[in-house]
Amino acid sequence: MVKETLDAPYSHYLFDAELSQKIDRRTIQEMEIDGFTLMEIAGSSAAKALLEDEELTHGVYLCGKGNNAGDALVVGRYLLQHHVDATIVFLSGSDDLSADTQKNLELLKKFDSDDKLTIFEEWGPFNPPEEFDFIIDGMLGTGLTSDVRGDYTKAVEWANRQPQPVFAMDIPTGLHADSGEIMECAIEANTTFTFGGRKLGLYLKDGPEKTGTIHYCELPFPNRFKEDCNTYLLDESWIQMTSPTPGQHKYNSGVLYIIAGSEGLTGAAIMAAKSAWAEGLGAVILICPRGVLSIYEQTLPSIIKKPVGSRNDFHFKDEHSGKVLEILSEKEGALLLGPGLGREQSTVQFVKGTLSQNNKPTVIDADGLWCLAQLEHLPKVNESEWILTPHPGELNRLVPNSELQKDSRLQTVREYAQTTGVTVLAKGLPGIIGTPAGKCYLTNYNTKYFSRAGSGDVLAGKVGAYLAFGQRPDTSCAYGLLKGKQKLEYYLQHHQDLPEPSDFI
Ligand SMILES: NC(=O)C1=CN([C@@H]2O[C@H](COP(=O)(O)OP(=O)(O)OC[C@H]3O[C@@H](n4cnc5c(N)ncnc54)[C@H](O)[C@@H]3O)[C@@H](O)[C@H]2O)[C@@H](O)CC1
Ligand SMILES: Nc1ncnc2c1ncn2[C@@H]1O[C@H](COP(=O)(O)OP(=O)(O)O)[C@@H](O)[C@H]1O
Ligand SMILES: [K+]
Repeated sequence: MVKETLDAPYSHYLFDAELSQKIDRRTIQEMEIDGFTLMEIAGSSAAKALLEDEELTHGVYLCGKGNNAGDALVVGRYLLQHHVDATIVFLSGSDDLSADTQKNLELLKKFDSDDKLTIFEEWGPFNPPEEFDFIIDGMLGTGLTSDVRGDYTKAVEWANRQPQPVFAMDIPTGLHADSGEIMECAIEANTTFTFGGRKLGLYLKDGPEKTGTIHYCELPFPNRFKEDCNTYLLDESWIQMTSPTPGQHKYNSGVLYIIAGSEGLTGAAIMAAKSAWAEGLGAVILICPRGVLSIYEQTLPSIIKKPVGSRNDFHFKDEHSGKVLEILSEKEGALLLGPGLGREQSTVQFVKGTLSQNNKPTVIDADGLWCLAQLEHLPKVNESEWILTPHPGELNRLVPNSELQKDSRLQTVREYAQTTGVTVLAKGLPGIIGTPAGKCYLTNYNTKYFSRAGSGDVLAGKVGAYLAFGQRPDTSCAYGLLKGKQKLEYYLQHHQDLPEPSDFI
């Protein structure tokens, strides 16, 4: 299989407010493309998309006093030219508008030759027109610095009560562009037009519930100004999933060792093994305590089983690591450790003993992560490549610095991956891949469908399979996630009920 790298196209770069503002500023100063021109391109591309998709007759434009309002006024001007009336409300009046927004207000007035424009200077006297068919949110964009209050709150609440669709400029008002946090209240948009670069907050925390459909509008920002970006949106539009090709022999078609499944927890090992096998590996080799072997004999006919210890061993113990390391040394390949391993003290020692002498590319999941969290240091051989797949609770246990946790999950994942040199696949909404180089990739779909017990095991099996095919850790994570997404979409197209984890195999 060809080794893929995760090089996101610029359309999938995610900017925080600071980076957005910096790129704006540099474009204006170094490229000499002025802010008015940028605003014109932003507003006109949103207007063009609206005119293509919708039958519109009269819009209510909710405007603040910054450049976000300017975008809205440009939209208003283009739509006016197409006989779409405009009622505009300035939440902070129109005396103190930013320069480009002021200029756009003057221009808009000049374009209104048929008296199709109504302007309210404050919220109090605003009276919605008898008939209007959409709302434009141009109140606050990346310039939001504090909680939404006063008339802005009233306008947000009013807009959210209306049955008409709301189209947000850049980011729904009230959503923090960096964190996706709702600052007291936020617009619920049907569509968000995001300008020049997608804002991080659209994809984090509460963002996905507020933004509706996201429409990315390109601005003339030179690509080299975007290189400070280190967060990307992951989707199948730019990740070609290379299909595995059969090798000469089972042992050169990808081999995955799985260390998993103690008594009472064999289901996790079974799910992970089946999931990995389904990707087309040459061999999946399940290493298990001998006491539970008979369960796997019955349930996993295609999987090679290598039992360790005696018939009375139902979980992994410290003394098994020698034998396990001997088995691991037999073939090249990757290792998945953790699903259903259990939490016995002797298992923690077994994990420490095994990992500290293992140099295979390794995925550590579930109880494997619990064991790691009991240890003072990660027992990692320097050059070995690890992927950890924590859910939010497991991430909490792994990262001792609780301050970091409070700050943001994205930041936590990034710093942990960087400082420990492992790749992290943090499960949750969104899923986040963090790499040792400090890059992060966010999922772009509803991961809630995966919240039933067992889908984590399926995911770990897939990630392990791609690692065994020789893919890089970050690419293996991306493939594993997107494979699940593909299976989910197929399921929802063909069934009415909710999928089970086994449907993602
Ligand atoms: N050249 C540029 O800078 C471009 C900017 N663009 C647009 O401009 C936006 C950023 O513009 P600005 O930096 O002017 O910022 P905004 O228009 O987002 O808002 C800033 C204004 O809102 C006030 N404000 C902040 N928090 C508030 C709160 N909680 N309640 C009430 N008022 C509050 C600030 O005092 C300031 O006056 C982007 O989101 C985008 O929509 C686009 O037009 C593209 C080009
Ligand atoms: N294909 C996928 N894409 C995105 N997220 C996924 C995918 N598969 C699993 N997940 C994530 O994994 C979580 C389930 O894993 P986990 O909580 O460890 O439980 P378990 O191991 O019991 O299944 C889901 O809530 C979801 O966040
Ligand atoms: K907005």
